[in-house]
Amino acid sequence: MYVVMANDCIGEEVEKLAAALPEGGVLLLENVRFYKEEEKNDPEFAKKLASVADLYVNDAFGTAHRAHASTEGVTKFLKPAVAGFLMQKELDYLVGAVANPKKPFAAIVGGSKVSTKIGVIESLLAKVDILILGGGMIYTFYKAQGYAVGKSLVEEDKLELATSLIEKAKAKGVSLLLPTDIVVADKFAPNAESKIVPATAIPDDWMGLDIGPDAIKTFNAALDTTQTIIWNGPMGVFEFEKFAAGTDAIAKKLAELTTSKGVTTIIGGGDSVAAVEKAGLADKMSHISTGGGASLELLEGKPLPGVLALDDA
Ligand SMILES: Nc1ncnc2c1ncn2[C@@H]1O[C@H](COP(=O)(O)OP(=O)(O)OP(=O)(O)O)[C@@H](O)[C@H]1O
Ligand SMILES: O=C(O)[C@H](O)COP(=O)(O)O
Repeated sequence: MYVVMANDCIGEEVEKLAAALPEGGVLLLENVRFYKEEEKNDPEFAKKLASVADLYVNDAFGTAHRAHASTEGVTKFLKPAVAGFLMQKELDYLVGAVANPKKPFAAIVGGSKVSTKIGVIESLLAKVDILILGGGMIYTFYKAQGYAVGKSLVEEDKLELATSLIEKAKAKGVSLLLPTDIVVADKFAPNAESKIVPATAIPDDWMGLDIGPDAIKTFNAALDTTQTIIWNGPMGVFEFEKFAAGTDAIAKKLAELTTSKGVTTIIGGGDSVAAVEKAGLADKMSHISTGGGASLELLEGKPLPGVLALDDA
């Protein structure tokens, strides 16, 4: 196959290479973000990008939450503007599974802070039967319930929100599961001292960096009852081997449920995907999203500008 790369994404050289392209050839353009006009969604820049093409296929799901010149602006100058195969698969899973999931439907939400996941938790609360929480955000939930959390990560301004999410789950009949035990560390370091403690007894001067073995057992039992699972955000500081057990256990469980019971498993978010890949289990899941911010925004029910700009198929 004839593939050629240009040193720019607009301009004379690009125009020449495009004009000389043989049937079936590929012209790869330089990164559009070298131009500030890209992120500004400058119409003149979008027009220049469009000038060498006859139609537009967007397969960059990971940037579909951005209204940039190459994702949104360019669609005003090229018709048809359509979704590529990857974009279609992402939308089928992330929109399809959430809108019409096989039940019971569980969501596992982790990651560092509750503040970055409020939208996704609220939106999923309206749809799931089971909501499992892990990662750094759980300490805000514990503190809101009056537990001592030592030096764990807490967002003091989100305590009321945590209480209201617990109440919302109750009102909607969603089974909200918080870890019952925690792996605590004496410092935030890969070689920190660690021990397992009940979630209600985190000692002063220690911080929670992973979920404990009882929590893993409870979460696994809950997941065994499901048909669809969405996972966003690691259960602990998985970058440190010592605190990766919770995240690895969830990855293994999802892989097992997909292969042996045909459960639909969808992993979204950069870090959870990285954890699944690190565990070598990526090909066992039903769908691994290539979008971090884009998958979160979709799960929150927000329209993505890069998708809205495309023509109906
Ligand atoms: N108990 C904890 N204390 C502090 N940090 C934690 C804890 N548990 C998890 N983390 C950190 O949370 C980070 C991931 O959170 P984030 O919300 O970014 O996840 P994500 O949604 O999968 O990723 P992305 O935002 O890249 O799409 C990891 O770097 C992890 O180390
Ligand atoms: O647009 C971007 O910068 C990348 O696609 C990543 O976006 P995200 O960090 O919001 O996933």
